[in-house]
Amino acid sequence: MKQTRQSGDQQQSREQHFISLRMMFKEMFLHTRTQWVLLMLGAVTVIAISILEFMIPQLTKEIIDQIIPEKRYNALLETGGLILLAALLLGIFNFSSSYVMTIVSQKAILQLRNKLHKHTLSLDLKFFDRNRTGDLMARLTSDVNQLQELVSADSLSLIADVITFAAIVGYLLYTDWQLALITLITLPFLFITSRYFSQRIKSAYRAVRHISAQINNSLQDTLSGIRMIKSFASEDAEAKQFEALSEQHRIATVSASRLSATFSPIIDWLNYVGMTSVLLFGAWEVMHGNMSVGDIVAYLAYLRLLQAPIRSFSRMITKVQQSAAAFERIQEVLATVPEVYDKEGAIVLPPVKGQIVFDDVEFAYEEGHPILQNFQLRLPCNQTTALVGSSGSGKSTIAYLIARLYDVQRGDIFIDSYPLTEVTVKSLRQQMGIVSQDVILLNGTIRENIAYGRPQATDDEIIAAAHAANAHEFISAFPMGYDTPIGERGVKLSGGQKQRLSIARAFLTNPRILILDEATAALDTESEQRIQHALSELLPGRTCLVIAHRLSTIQNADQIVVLEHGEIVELGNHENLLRRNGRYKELYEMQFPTKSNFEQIL
Ligand SMILES: Nc1ncnc2c1ncn2[C@@H]1O[C@H](COP(=O)(O)OP(=O)(O)OP(=O)(O)O)[C@@H](O)[C@H]1O
Repeated sequence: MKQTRQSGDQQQSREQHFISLRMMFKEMFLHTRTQWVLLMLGAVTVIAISILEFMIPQLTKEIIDQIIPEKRYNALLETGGLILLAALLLGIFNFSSSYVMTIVSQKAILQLRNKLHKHTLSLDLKFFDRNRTGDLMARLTSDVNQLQELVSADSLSLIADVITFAAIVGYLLYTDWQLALITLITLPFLFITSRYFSQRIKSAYRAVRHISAQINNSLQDTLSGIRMIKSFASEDAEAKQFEALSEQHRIATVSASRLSATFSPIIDWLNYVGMTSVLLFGAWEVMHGNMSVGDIVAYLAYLRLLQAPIRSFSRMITKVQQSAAAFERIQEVLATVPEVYDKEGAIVLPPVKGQIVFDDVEFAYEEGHPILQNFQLRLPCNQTTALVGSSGSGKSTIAYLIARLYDVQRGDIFIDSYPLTEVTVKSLRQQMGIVSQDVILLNGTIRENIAYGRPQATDDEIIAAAHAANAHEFISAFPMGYDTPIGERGVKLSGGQKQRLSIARAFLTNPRILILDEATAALDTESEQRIQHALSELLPGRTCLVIAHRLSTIQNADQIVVLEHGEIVELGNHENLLRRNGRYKELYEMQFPTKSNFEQIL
């Protein structure tokens, strides 16, 4: 019973394997078919190579069997010249086929990498929650490069090798069928050996790729978290973890290479078996006067040529297996359908007034663990709504849902009268600005960073935005002003300065809806005041959602929503809520203890 299930599983995995191989070739064909002229040119050159390779032993045979015994000096020079010419042409055609195939493969790889990159960007945050950055980077770089090997001069020369192989086998069968059969006797063994090794080589290389991706992840974590690592003095622990991964990588690579390395010598040995058999049989025939010495020289040359297709075939199997492992990882990303996407018939959101309504919304990051249920909330247009509540109560989730970084599972969110899911994601986000505490600055100048959301903005507009965000002063103090380059993640700027740049970004895009997520957390009082001032300029005339831990920053909000476990427990303005003596007051008193409750806390 167990055995039946196992063989059923094997059958299924074999079928899966063939499906993925078919898909891989189809995908590569898709990316190369537009270059059919070049492909044809490549094919013609490899056929020419086959013909030349077949001709050279024939010319050699002619010299030995005819020209030498008949002492035809002129013919000797002519035939020698022909061999040289054939060898020269061989070189030229080899160069052309490899150059042409590089052009074809590079174009195909470029298309595939761009397609994968574009698709990855189109995926929603749920996908990025599940997949690690380093792993995705490996798929976009080394996995794609691996596929390039498939469309190479080597692969095309496989066609030439097959043609040469067929021509030689035909010739051998024609001239001496017994000798031909002796040569071919090794082929079934070759086939069985290839089948045995191919699956094993593939899974060994899949393991290598998996560990490479883990190494990438680990590097990504360590390098981006270098400050934390240093502040906890955990360099040694990190190094140990990395060493363990490197060791796993070494073991996996050695075991994969051992398989490939065993495969080639077995093939070689089978070739030698074939060669010795042919040599012995040929010698016997020469001794009995049934064959000439020229024949045997030509046969030996052909035998060497017969090894080439077999060798290429074995190399190609390894290559195809490695590429199939890489393609499966690429395909996993390509086959992922984003959960947040533009529905068929989705409209471009016209300029909105900006009222947002959550109507009976249900949302879960993971099935069975709802964060919001039957959730109702209205964010009136041109007003500021603040969200407060304990950590994990769902504040950021609400902001993400408004920006459609995730889609709700039930109910609707409306912007004016438009359900968010009925409008295009791009047009929705174009009317939205997000300023969060985790400011992401890109490598580039200050100017480029401010203009990120509107690259076509003029210098005057950029400077005006920086003025409004209280950032112009510190930017002008840099010797290069707005052209000052910012290092990776803006390391040369303070937290407050980065924050003001992100506010300037928001000013420049002039969004109808503004989301501030903990925008002033973790700043000193002076920076906070500057930012508060900048925000007081930015907020009016827009629908704003402010997520704040510091209640001092939201006392002027039009409405304050107190959340606990994804439910609204209180709603009102600062004064109303304080009077209510409920959760808001509790939170408020924790942050601004009065004399009596300060004593209680103590
Ligand atoms: N990407 C995610 N995948 C799974 N669960 C998540 C994800 N993001 C948040 N959660 C969970 O959803 C709940 C609400 O999180 P959310 O970040 O919205 O809370 P919050 O009120 O903004 O918290 P904080 O004030 O600490 O930022 C938490 O229980 C959190 O663990």
